Amino acid sequence: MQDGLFEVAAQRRELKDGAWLDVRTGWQPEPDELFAALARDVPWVEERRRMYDRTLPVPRLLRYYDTGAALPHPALGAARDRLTEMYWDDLREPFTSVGLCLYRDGSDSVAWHGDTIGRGATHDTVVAIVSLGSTRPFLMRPRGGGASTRLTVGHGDLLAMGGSAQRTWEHAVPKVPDAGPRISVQFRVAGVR
Ligand SMILES: O=C(O)CCC(=O)C(=O)O
Ligand SMILES: [Fe+2]
Repeated sequence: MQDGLFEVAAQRRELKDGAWLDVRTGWQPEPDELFAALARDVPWVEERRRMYDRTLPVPRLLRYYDTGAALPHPALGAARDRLTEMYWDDLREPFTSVGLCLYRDGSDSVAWHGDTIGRGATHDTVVAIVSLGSTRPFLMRPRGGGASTRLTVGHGDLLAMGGSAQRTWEHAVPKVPDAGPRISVQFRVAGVR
């Protein structure tokens, strides 16, 4: 597989307001083994979030590996380093943290949001996501209004959101009537979450 600069530029899709999107199907080597190992070995956490006067479970399981943390599978370190090389001209800094989400079935989801904790709120960045397991829709919409973009992310696919995407656009993984488990692996630079 080739991650040359020309290829990186050729695949990129410009979105409005300085955001871009880069999708590569089948990017992750040996996704079956990685999915099975992460599903089995990661100490998944069900977080709760306060909503008005109640606390409700967040509808997906999570685990976050901040900069410097030991990762649960060697393929994650390899993917992180490969992504750092691919997006070096955009970032000029390495991907450091790894966020994991497990969507147990179609009723797990994430609502519209941008990754705006930290520098993503004010600076261009790249958030690169490797999708494993069941295929799910991945939606993006401009914060200022306008047409949304519907993508489908499947087993082993890479989806990178770059430029201003975290502050000028939002993304979501909606509920679907029927889906098997999906794991999302998000790579971010230090200070972005
Ligand atoms: O499931 C995904 O790939 C998206 C996850 C996401 O947007 C997040 O955790 O910030
Ligand atoms: Fe996100």
